[in-house]
Amino acid sequence: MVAPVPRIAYFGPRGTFTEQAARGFGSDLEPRETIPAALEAARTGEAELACVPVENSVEGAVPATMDALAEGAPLIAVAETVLAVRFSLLVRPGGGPVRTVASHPHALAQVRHWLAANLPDAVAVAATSTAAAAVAVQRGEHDAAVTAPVAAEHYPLEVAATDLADVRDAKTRFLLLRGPGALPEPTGSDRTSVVVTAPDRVGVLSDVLVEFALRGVNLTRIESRPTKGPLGEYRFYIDFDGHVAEPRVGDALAALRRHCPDTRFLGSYPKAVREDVVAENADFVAAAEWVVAIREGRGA
Ligand SMILES: O=C(O)C(=O)C[C@]1(C(=O)O)C=C[C@@H](O)C=C1
Repeated sequence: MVAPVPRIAYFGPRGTFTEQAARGFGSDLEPRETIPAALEAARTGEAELACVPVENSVEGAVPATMDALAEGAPLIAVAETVLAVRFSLLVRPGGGPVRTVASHPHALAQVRHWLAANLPDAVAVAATSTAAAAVAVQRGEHDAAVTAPVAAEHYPLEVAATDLADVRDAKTRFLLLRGPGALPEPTGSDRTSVVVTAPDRVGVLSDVLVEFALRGVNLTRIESRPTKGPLGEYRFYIDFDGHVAEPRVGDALAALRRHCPDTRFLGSYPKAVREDVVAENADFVAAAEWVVAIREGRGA
């Protein structure tokens, strides 16, 4: 019997970079207007999975994703993918002068120099996504949209310029998430993500970092965002090499939880680009077995 294709809610509308990313994970795709709405679809079961952007090599973290993953019912990442991002400029056919250019704030930030050099008088306007900007141009609300190249296939707009990118080789990382359940199997090249609210005491962050360092766990990202509560209260988003099934990673995670009881696990999943983690788990396994033996009266 053929397994049913899982439905993926993605940050849309049609023609976003996120749709392109989601296509790499499946074919039954449903757009949602915002990142929280895509994630909510996976929480309510309207979709099995959600695909959202998480970070860009030029503009950094995507705040809407970070906030939505820290709040509400938990979701865990089961896969990631990385796309090279270059933009196209779409206009209405025969549309006249470009006075306003709309796009997602992350996209505008990645073509700031191009716009200053090529459309110095145009006003940049934030849209909910690059494809939402294309829709706005189609409706006559704005004159041009900075979009993913695929948007040109979805909307009756003209491609006025291609390959826009102030920084060559810019990349965006996307996550595929679902409600908590069985984790993906370890592959030897995995990433684990958590979000932590650190208690307000001297040295807590240093204590946390030491726990990773002591176990030889390499951090790949650490970001902070305000909790939206008292001024000065922050959450830390920490990504690190390895899978929670590995003893040293599980051990680091347990230590993290002891320092910061408000720790949310956001998944252990294969890295988009395989990087074998040369990690010594053998000594952790041997030491744990030694303790078990002592407890059972078989060793000393
Ligand atoms: O608007 C889109 O096309 C998106 O998928 C969002 C997004 C982002 O959030 O960074 C994705 C990739 C680009 O960096 C610009 C915008």
